[in-house]
Amino acid sequence: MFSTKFTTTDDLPEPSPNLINQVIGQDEAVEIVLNAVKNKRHALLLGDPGVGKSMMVKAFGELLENSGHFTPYTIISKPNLKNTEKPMVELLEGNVIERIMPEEKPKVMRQPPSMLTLVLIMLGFILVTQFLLKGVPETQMLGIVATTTIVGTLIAFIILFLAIFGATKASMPNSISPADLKPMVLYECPKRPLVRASAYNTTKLLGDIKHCPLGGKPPIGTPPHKRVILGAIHEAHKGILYVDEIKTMPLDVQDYILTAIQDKKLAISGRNPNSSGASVETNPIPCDFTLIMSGNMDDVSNLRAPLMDRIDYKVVLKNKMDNTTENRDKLLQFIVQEIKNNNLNPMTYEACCELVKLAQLLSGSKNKLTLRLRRLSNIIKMANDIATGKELSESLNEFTKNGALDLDDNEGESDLIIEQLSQGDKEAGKLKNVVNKITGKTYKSTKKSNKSVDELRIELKARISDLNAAEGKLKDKKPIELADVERVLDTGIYSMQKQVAMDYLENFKEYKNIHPNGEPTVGVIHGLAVLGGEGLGDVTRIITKVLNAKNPKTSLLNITGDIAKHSITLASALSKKLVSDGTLPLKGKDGGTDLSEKEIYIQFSQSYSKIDGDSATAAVCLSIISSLLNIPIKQDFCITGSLDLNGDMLAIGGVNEKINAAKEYQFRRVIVPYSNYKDVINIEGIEVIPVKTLDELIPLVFDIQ
Ligand SMILES: Nc1ncnc2c1ncn2[C@@H]1O[C@H](COP(=O)(O)OP(=O)(O)OP(=O)(O)O)[C@@H](O)[C@H]1O
Repeated sequence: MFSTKFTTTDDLPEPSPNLINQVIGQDEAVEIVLNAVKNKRHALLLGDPGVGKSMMVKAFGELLENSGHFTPYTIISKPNLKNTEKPMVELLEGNVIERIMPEEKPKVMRQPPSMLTLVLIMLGFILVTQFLLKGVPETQMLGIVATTTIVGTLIAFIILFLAIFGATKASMPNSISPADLKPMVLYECPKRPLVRASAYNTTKLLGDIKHCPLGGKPPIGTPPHKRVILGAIHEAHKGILYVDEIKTMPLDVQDYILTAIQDKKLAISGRNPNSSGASVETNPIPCDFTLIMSGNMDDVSNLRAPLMDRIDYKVVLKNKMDNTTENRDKLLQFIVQEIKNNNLNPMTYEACCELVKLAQLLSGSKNKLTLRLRRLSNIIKMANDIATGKELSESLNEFTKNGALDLDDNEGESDLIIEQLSQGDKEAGKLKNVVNKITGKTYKSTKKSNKSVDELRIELKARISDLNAAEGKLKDKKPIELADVERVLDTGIYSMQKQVAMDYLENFKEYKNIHPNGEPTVGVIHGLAVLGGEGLGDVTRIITKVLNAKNPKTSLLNITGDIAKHSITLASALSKKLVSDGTLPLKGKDGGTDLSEKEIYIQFSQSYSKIDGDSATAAVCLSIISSLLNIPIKQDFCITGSLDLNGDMLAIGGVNEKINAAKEYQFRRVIVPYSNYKDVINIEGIEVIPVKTLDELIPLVFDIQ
């Protein structure tokens, strides 16, 4: 199975610490996208759920973080004193916080002095001058007094003018606290960023302006520059912006992203029109990021063409890989990673092999392995949970067996020891915890012991050491075994559809009118379907009746139009061919290949949801031919496959699930298209017959005497 032999995964090498080396099966995509990111190209990753899109981007983030020179930056917002509703957001490089904060403190002018203050200043000035001028001759006095009064008045008016002019310029009343005018740090980016955002979260993606908490404009409430919320597009400046779930991206958001990609900057304004934030808008803020988007294959239909055009790389991730030894080793590497990354118990060789088989089954082919690894990861975790649960109960049995602690016996001495010492004894408390943990019960006892406390203490210590050893053993991690993995698979707890299908089969199978040992019957054949899109197959009894009638028509029961029309046309053409080349005889007076006077009824018996799909065309077609030509069909087989006009059997999906269903209903044979035979995983217990053409089908299907 694998290139190395091992007992448990503990024998295998540790996984690489670098996330990029942990991505398996997507080598080509990793190389392309890594190259794109290094060159700052935008990329779109498409693929099935759980194939590793997010994991890859996270790994790129890790790589880029340590690559090349990066100058840390800080984004701050400052009040705009000219227009408070337009705060200024700036990106400053380097470690700027201490540098900018004191410097940027805006200066607020004081209130202009009042008239009274000015008159008092003038009077004071005159008095001081007169005091200094004592002794000056009277002739000069008048001139000096006049001059000083004029000078004083002039000075007072200059002060008044400057004060009024300055205060108007500031235009901020002195009731604003200086703290409100300080710049605010919005975001510090110490290393190259990888920012993840969901496509539907507009605020997270593009930023917003908070509603003013006090409902009014500044200065009553919080000033606008303190209400700015940066978007992921701004926080991803100089790094990667990873947007997943692209299906949910609103069209207007796509336009904003497009502008951001183009201009490498985007302003933030309030997104809620009913909020006071709506009147606020910042200047355009730098956002030079590399965009990586991801989604499932059909999600692209939601993306607008102009945005799609700006995405340079569009990469589709694989959902399966070839089933080679090299790739099975990769799957093993994945199992080891999951165990290590999630701190799980090791896994045995047999359990790992079972996971490989499951990977085959989920891929739909023996020659492939699924790369929808999230599903496998979930199964590993669930098997671990089962294994861990089992460990506890096994440990419990071990203790009981060794007599280390008689947990089932409420009269047992161990109960007494615990009971007596648990009062104020830490170790007894610990013992109680361990016991409770192992039994899953809450310990309780009312008995007393006649031993001395010291004796009990010694005994207790011995038992505690036993229990500690057991606890240690729990930590030694008993491996996840084959049975644990099988249990997860049998219960189907990893898939909702599988459980619904299992439930359906369990409750319905016994009522189904299916007889694998029945006599050959005209117009009755057993087809195969996959229930709920995955996981389980089911057998469907298809019945057709062709009657002579003056007004030809077709009635379809539990079958949708296209498949039936297709099959009727095919059956008509192929039956003519089979009769004309002598492969099939025309039997009885009702037989005939001319449909122009026939009434045709086709039923998918006991199928209560509409069935459609190409894989039933061979069955329906053979059933119609049987009815048209009145030739019985053998009942010991099921068939799946699609027929074309040349009579070639074409490939279908879910071949393994269908074969299992035929086995389940105890059919002896199952007919499958030849091209699907290579996908068949398990042929035990049933004869799987690969068929290439209609001619090969005839002797297998019809009971021709
Ligand atoms: N190629 C892979 N190599 C290794 N582990 C993988 C790979 N793909 C998936 N996994 C495992 O599955 C988990 C989920 O994968 P991830 O979230 O990357 O899938 P996704 O493609 O982004 O899925 P979705 O489309 O649902 O978001 C990963 O954390 C990892 O444990």
